[in-house]
Amino acid sequence: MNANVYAAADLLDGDGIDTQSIQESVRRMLIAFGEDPNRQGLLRTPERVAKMYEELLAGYRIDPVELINDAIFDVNYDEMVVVRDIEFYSLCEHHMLPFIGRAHVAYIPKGKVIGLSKIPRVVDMFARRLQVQERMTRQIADFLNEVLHPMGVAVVVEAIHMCAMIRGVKKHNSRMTTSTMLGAFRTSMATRMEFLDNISRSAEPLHI
Ligand SMILES: Nc1nc2c(ncn2[C@@H]2O[C@H](COP(=O)(O)OP(=O)(O)OP(=O)(O)O)[C@@H](O)[C@H]2O)c(=O)[nH]1
Ligand SMILES: [Zn+2]
Repeated sequence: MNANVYAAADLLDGDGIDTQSIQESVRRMLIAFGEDPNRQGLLRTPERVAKMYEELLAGYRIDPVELINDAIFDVNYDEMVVVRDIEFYSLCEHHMLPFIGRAHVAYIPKGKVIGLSKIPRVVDMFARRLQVQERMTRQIADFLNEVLHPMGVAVVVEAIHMCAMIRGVKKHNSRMTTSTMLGAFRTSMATRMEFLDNISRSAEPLHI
């Protein structure tokens, strides 16, 4: 793993999550719920949950060099590139419940562009961790900034949080929007407005 090549990838050490400990913990949780962990439907639940977290938290240990796979091209293009409506699924670090939504990403190249499919892959790398939406937004922007050294990067994330929908305040329609603006998107109001105008024409309202 080239963990240190891109500091903004903020990877965790080690080969992966400890699935054995997760299985033991889930079994203990089932007992704590008052359930019988040996009944048929629950027998393999600890194993399923451990596998699920392995998938949902895979973003901590993705090799960013492999992710980009050399798909950075020297291109003489200095207008805004916008990739919008990138769906993502993450877990809030406070409750470990999903927050889901979409990210809109833009950058203005300075001699280098990145393969289109790599931007959703970068979003997934940061979504598949225990997160807060603000940090995830910032990490996507910082990472692209570090990889591309562009004129600017902008990221807007809109999401609905299960922890605010199915428990606690139980607000089903409220959604959260976060943004990070770097370089030209921060310094130039016109650039920022061009991006915000572009994403305001997004296809569908966010819903489940
Ligand atoms: N800023 C931010 N807050 C989040 C995010 N995900 C969850 N939260 C909030 O984290 C907070 C944790 O607050 P606590 O009071 O410690 O936890 P709680 O008792 O479960 O809070 P309630 O949800 O209000 O019942 C809650 O207000 C959540 O809505 C996120 O991505 N960003
Ligand atoms: Zn939460």
